[in-house]
Amino acid sequence: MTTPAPIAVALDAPDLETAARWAGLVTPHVSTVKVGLELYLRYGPDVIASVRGASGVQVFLDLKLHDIPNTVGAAARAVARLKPTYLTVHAAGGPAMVRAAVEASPGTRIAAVTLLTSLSEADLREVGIQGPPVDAARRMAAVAVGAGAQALVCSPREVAAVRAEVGPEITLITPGVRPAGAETQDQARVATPEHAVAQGADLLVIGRPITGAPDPGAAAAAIAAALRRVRPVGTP
Ligand SMILES: O=C(O)c1cc(=O)[nH]c(=O)n1[C@@H]1O[C@H](COP(=O)(O)O)[C@@H](O)[C@H]1O
Repeated sequence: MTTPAPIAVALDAPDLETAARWAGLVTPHVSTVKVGLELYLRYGPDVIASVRGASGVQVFLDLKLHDIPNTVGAAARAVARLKPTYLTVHAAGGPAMVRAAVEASPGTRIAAVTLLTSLSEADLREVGIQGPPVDAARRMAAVAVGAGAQALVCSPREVAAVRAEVGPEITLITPGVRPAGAETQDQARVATPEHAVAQGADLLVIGRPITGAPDPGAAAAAIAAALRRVRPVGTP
């Protein structure tokens, strides 16, 4: 039995049956499944146990909390009992907000989103983030880790710079991952799975390239096999 690949499959599904079917197909090949806003807002907290199922796969709860510290602390406390491995917040909420989430959920790794991978350089300028995205990603990373975040979400194009900023102990999670030749859809700052790992990502978030495939299990297995052939930067 090979070690599950460091992939979190995004279960962005319209219903629980589809999400559970996808989870069953991909679980032998990947370490994690991710529950996002669509499933959580439709089904609520019970969806976590449904997708965790018998496999015991790690569950990543992606709610991207972004509010005043008091509200985010209370929200993180509300979901702490579900024991997700990861819970996302937006680094842009500031250090006090990130710290409120960290303190409210000691058993969960708070993953701070630096800059959404769907934002192009032009989009970032339009919303007031001047300069190269990598500089803003590094700033967001430093703020979030300074406030206690144990993980960061960033583009695979910025992951090496973020690693240089925060060091080896922080889990770096990269969505915006597309196998060579795959459609980018609404993603903007993307890279291949191999590049993301070679650049130092610890966990790849992949949704439609796997869940949109005719056979999601085979798609997950193929990417997992490709990753076993990659050496991250700096490894002998
Ligand atoms: O926090 C996330 O997981 C996230 C952050 C980010 O910057 N970009 C991003 O795409 N995501 C999530 O990663 C997944 C990407 O899905 P695909 O584009 O289908 O691979 C979605 O569930 C997004 O919500």
